[in-house]
Amino acid sequence: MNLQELIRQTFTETAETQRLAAERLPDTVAAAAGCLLEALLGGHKILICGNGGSAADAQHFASEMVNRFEHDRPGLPAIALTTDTSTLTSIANDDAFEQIFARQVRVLGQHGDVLVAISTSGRSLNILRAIEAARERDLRVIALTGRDGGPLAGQLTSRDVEIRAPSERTARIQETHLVAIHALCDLIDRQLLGIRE
Ligand SMILES: O=C(CO)[C@@H](O)[C@H](O)[C@H](O)[C@H](O)COP(=O)(O)O
Ligand SMILES: [Zn+2]
Repeated sequence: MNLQELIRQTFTETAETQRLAAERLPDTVAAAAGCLLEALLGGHKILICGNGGSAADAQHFASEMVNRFEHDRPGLPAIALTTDTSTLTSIANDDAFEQIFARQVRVLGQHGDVLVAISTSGRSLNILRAIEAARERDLRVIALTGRDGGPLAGQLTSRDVEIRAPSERTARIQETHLVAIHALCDLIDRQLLGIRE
């Protein structure tokens, strides 16, 4: 396959994944927005975690909450658990890498908060441990997953929401997660600012 054809295929595959997501995900994304709004309006906060590209997504989402998405509005409390290298390295060094998010959830998480857990495979141990910690602290979980949801999907209860990207490929799943995050930001802005159109 020539270079141009390979690139065309990447764009086409992305478009097809997004088309499937548009068909399958509106209900769960709306449920996740409702869960986030309920927490935020109740004075609670959002904790977000993920590895690699999903760590970048966690930070991207937190910045759009704390600062802004498309409209000026009061900042919303959200913390990406991926950013404090002193905390992350000391937990990994003194305890275990799989505890890097769980410990932060146990310390920072309070009843009523929401954990947004992002994993394309649903298999990353530090994400699975973070969800266990969320359970202990009585946080609801919004999981952004892909493939078959992995063991992560089995950890969720009826109070949680899973947004599962309809793809087997990490890159396509991550792209879908970013669209879902932007849809959540849009829904939150509209609800808080009373935007109807
Ligand atoms: O961004 C990418 C691939 O697109 C990678 O950095 C990827 O995020 C990393 O391999 C992660 O460790 C994968 O973790 P997960 O999504 O399976 O939980
Ligand atoms: Zn964005």
